[in-house]
Amino acid sequence: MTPTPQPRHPRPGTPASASAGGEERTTTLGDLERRAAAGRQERAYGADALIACDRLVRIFSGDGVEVQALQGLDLLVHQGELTALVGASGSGKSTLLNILAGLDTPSAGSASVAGHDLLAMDARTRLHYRRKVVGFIWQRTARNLLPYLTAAQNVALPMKLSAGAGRAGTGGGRPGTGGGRPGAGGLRRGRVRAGRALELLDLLGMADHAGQRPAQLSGGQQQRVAIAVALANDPSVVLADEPTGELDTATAAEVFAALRRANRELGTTILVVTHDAAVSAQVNRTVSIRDGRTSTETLRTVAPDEEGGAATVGREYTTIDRSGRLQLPPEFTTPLAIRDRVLLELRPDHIQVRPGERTRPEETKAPGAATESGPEPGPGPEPGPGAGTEPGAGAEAGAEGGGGGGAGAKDAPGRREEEPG
Ligand SMILES: Nc1ncnc2c1ncn2[C@@H]1O[C@H](COP(=O)(O)OP(=O)(O)OP(=O)(O)O)[C@@H](O)[C@H]1O
Repeated sequence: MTPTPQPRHPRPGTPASASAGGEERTTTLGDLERRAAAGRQERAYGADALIACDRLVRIFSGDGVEVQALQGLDLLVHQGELTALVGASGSGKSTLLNILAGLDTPSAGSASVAGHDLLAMDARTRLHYRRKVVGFIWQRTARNLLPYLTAAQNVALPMKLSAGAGRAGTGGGRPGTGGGRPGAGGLRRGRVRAGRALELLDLLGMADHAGQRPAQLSGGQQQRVAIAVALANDPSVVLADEPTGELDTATAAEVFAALRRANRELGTTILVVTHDAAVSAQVNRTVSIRDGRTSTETLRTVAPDEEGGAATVGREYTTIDRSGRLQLPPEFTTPLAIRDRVLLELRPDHIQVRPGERTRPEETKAPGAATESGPEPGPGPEPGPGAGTEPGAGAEAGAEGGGGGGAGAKDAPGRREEEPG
């Protein structure tokens, strides 16, 4: 088919016309919008995400044993999100965080953070990445801070280290020491660093403790200083591995409130691993990992409640991976005795999942041989409206929007959580 000639430079918003075969053809604003939308869809997976993991694999091997900690994990996190990462022990959360922190490298797949390809970094780029692009908060408070420095000095240290690295080789002195005796420029830079350290401590409610050493601070206070340390170089992402794991409930809530403040006021993207349901309930997005893959996502929004107030409504979605696979949860498959196969039916706005017919080994031997019909219905005629919601009729996967990051809706009784806003 010969394409219709188009004007070379149609002005957006202005209908452009062309004559083809005597027929007047007009490029409307709608045409342009459709073309732009098609162009957007063609963009690479995760092109607009700050963190993009695509079929990420991490295999640990040793003593003849191989452990697949990540088994093709897909994850997109966008700029400014505060996301909780949950999952059973051993599901792969720390492995993922270590890769994103630049401390470990994946076995296969791809991962990028703020445009940095984590599989293609040399030692020098990796050091820059760990100093400037990501901030990290560990579970063990003692691991986050140097005991002989005050809170303010701990926060200023990453700034000093990256300034030292930036000047290395240009007579700036040994990284980490700030060089020899500071000149006027060095003193000014030192004052700027001290000023920023105080601002960050103030944001996290720790300004009054700026001159104290870690041993003089409680566990919660130390973690709030650790957040300031992680934020010191204005990173693109802060990664936190169980930052409240060693704290009591009330202190954990304070520390998490500080993390939320940093996310809200500085716009820093934060990914936090937690086992604490109270903590994960306070974020808009919780991603659950099962067996080295993302399995579900809970998205929370604030909506008006029946009394005219506001309530946080959480809805759990099942994640669909890049190949279109999704994991059906056992609490859906067990009551319907769904095991090895299902029947999928496409409806205008959803996909219906029905238990498949069970076959016996002898039935598969002779195609067309007489079969005893089992209790499960075959595809059969089109059921009436609502048939899919009857007990035993199968699960339904709706195509309703609202799920971020390629999640399919799994909206069912018991899957919604509502809390006071
Ligand atoms: N360095 C390693 N060598 C061998 N196996 C490892 C290594 N690190 C992790 N694993 C294994 O990989 C799997 C995932 O571990 P990972 O620490 O990522 O899980 P997790 O979800 O963070 O668990 P937890 O919540 O207990 O910290 C586990 O089976 C673990 O034993």
